Amino acid sequence: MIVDLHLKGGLVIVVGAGAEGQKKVKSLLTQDCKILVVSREFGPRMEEYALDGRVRLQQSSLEDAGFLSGYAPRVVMATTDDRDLNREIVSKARAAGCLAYASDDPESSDFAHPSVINIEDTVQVAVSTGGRSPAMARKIRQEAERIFRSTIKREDILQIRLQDSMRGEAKKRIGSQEGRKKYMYSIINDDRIMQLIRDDRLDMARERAAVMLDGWR
Ligand SMILES: C[C@@]1(CC(=O)O)C2=NC(=C\c3[nH]c(c(CCC(=O)O)c3CC(=O)O)Cc3[nH]c(c(CC(=O)O)c3CCC(=O)O)/C=C3\N/C(=C\2)[C@@H](CCC(=O)O)[C@]3(C)CC(=O)O)/[C@H]1CCC(=O)O
Ligand SMILES: NC(=O)c1ccc[n+]([C@@H]2O[C@H](COP(=O)([O-])OP(=O)(O)OC[C@H]3O[C@@H](n4cnc5c(N)ncnc54)[C@H](O)[C@@H]3O)[C@@H](O)[C@H]2O)c1
Repeated sequence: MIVDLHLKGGLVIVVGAGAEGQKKVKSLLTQDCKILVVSREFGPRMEEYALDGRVRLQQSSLEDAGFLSGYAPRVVMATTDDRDLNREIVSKARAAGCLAYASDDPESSDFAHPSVINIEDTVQVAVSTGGRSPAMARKIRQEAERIFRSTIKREDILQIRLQDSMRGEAKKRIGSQEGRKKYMYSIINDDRIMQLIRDDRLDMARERAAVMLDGWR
């Protein structure tokens, strides 16, 4: 089952900073979380992320998973090339009540990573083969990427932002779910709003949506 994790500013620990660790950190950078990377060595990309304040690095050569006791993470990802160490990290993390993952062990992991198409950090499309063939997930993602990037237009991204900014207010002011649904679709189907979005006038589109909400009955 593919779900979208809400990390809510929580801590994610990535152990190992090789090719796999870097891949995991790169996808975490788009998420709302703090990132700590623990590893024997770090490459220049990771040092750069740390200089930018986007991740925290802890350099250590681990003997076991004991270091986890000092933290309260939501998610732990073990990406070292030491299978036993990865397993130990997974079992300790799980015993502490967080989600655990090992790059080399789908069986013992609580989740896997689908291949993701990310459009402006606003729409994400995931392709998963459930561990049957990561290489085919990548190939299908690359083929689908061309199609999705031409189907999902800039107007769609702006409409999503507009919907996002009006939903909270609509929830407060329109009593029924059916009414809120009608209102959200009326914004999508409004010709004037559509034109304002095409003209890149999101501010004016928002104003019109607010007027529509004021007069909603
Ligand atoms: C989609 C993607 C996302 C990402 O990594 O973020 C991803 N693997 C990708 C690429 C890739 N990975 C591997 C190859 C070489 C070909 C091959 O081995 O078949 C290639 C292809 C390449 O690199 O070109 C090797 C590999 N993969 C896993 C193991 C461990 C094992 O199977 O035991 C081994 C070592 C096996 C060994 O030791 O030989 C396991 C997993 N990899 C997954 C995801 C999860 C299942 C996803 C699914 O099936 O849909 C799962 C279960 C868990 C996880 O890691 O999340 C990313 C493409 C991103 C993109 O570009 O779009
Ligand atoms: N899930 C996937 O898609 C996928 C793809 C390729 C490989 N893998 C598996 O993931 C694992 C990692 O692969 P990689 O290419 O990133 O390896 P790598 O050798 O590039 O990186 C390993 C990292 O772990 C660190 N490390 C190792 N032992 C340590 C210890 N005791 N304490 C602290 N840090 C330690 C190293 O410093 C290095 O940064 C391998 O087991 C590989 O089989 C998974």
